Amino acid sequence: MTVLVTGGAGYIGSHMVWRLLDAGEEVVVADRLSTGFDWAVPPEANLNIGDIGDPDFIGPLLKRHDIQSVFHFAGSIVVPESVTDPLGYYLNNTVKSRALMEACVKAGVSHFIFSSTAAVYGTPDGMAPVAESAPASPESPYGTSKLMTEIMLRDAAAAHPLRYACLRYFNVAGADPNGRTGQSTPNATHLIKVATQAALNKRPFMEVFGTDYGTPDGTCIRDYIHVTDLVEAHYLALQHLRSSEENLVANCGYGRGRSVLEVIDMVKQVSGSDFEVKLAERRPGDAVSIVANSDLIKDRLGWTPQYDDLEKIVGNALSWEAALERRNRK
Ligand SMILES: NC(=O)c1ccc[n+]([C@@H]2O[C@H](COP(=O)([O-])OP(=O)(O)OC[C@H]3O[C@@H](n4cnc5c(N)ncnc54)[C@H](O)[C@@H]3O)[C@@H](O)[C@H]2O)c1
Ligand SMILES: O=c1ccn([C@@H]2O[C@H](COP(=O)(O)OP(=O)(O)O[C@H]3O[C@H](CO)[C@H](O)[C@H](O)[C@H]3O)[C@@H](O)[C@H]2O)c(=O)[nH]1
Repeated sequence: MTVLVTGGAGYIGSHMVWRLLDAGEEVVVADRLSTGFDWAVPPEANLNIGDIGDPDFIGPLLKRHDIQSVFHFAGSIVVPESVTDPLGYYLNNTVKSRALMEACVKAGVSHFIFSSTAAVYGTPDGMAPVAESAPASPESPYGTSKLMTEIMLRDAAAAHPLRYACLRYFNVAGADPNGRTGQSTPNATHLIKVATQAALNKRPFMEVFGTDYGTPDGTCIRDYIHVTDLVEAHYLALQHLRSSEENLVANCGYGRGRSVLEVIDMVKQVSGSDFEVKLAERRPGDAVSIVANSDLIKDRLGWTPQYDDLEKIVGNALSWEAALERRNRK
């Protein structure tokens, strides 16, 4: 049974492709290479370059490979960019996901696993870990674009023979511990990526966006999850959908909050580099603090994280950033 990975040339999608190949699955990738790279897709996977919103591209692809299961990672991912370009985010994340779903329904796809986000919650009340039952209240068009896709998926699955999982990722970081792939976008905006670039002198300094939040050190708090644990959760979700009738909406995080300054300190400690850090204004669209309650995914899928350790996450991210540097010098 062949599996389609949309966005499989991107950061998380490429880790998923490796995980599926390691398990002996047949893998097809659909990606338009807007932020992904063809070299990130291993040759054992079948890479098809095109847009997930184009039914003339996706429809025949689903049929040609008799796809039963789809992992949908393709999308636009930068929270502040979604504030300045909301319609672009609703197009790429919502409208095109709808087109992909329609193609899947027409082709008789059985399982759909969607990359959702903690951004659907906005800032939950208080600092307690947030469970799936908490009200969805996104603070950015990015979060709203993903929430709308979750709702479409729920309704499509009620009307058609399609089972689904929406996995709400908290902050994904780190890289494949075997060094096969990692976060490769040069102008990526994620905290750990930016800090590792500063540590390796790829940028002269980095900024902390907001130091006056109501948190212990004044900076935002996030729950950083290692990308390898995240893709394992996806593989378990696929097995769950293959063997049961139950759909799933589940958080993917460790339940541990780290402030921006704590993360930067860890990158300095692991890299041994005392790079310059400037204190800057708040960034639009940022939630103050968001940490996962991950009881549901542990209970339903038996998910047991293996990399719940910020030092390991940062160490793997640094190793990948150094490998990218060597690759770009060639
Ligand atoms: N990185 C995180 O912390 C995080 C957190 C929560 C959710 N997510 C979600 O996970 C998914 C993957 O994120 P990532 O960090 O790997 O991002 P990424 O930018 O590295 O990967 C996205 C991939 O999708 C492709 N793509 C984008 N739009 C496309 C389209 N219309 N048609 C075909 N291909 C398209 C890009 O070329 C890229 O390869 C996204 O849906 C994102 O919203 C990421
Ligand atoms: O150079 C930087 C980069 C980030 N930050 C801060 O670090 C925190 C984390 O920011 P990221 O950009 O790393 O991640 P976000 O929390 O904004 O968003 C990420 O996690 C979300 C879920 O929580 C979404 O799903 C989204 O796709 C993904 O980009 C924020 O407070 C941000 O302001 C800085 O201070 N300096």
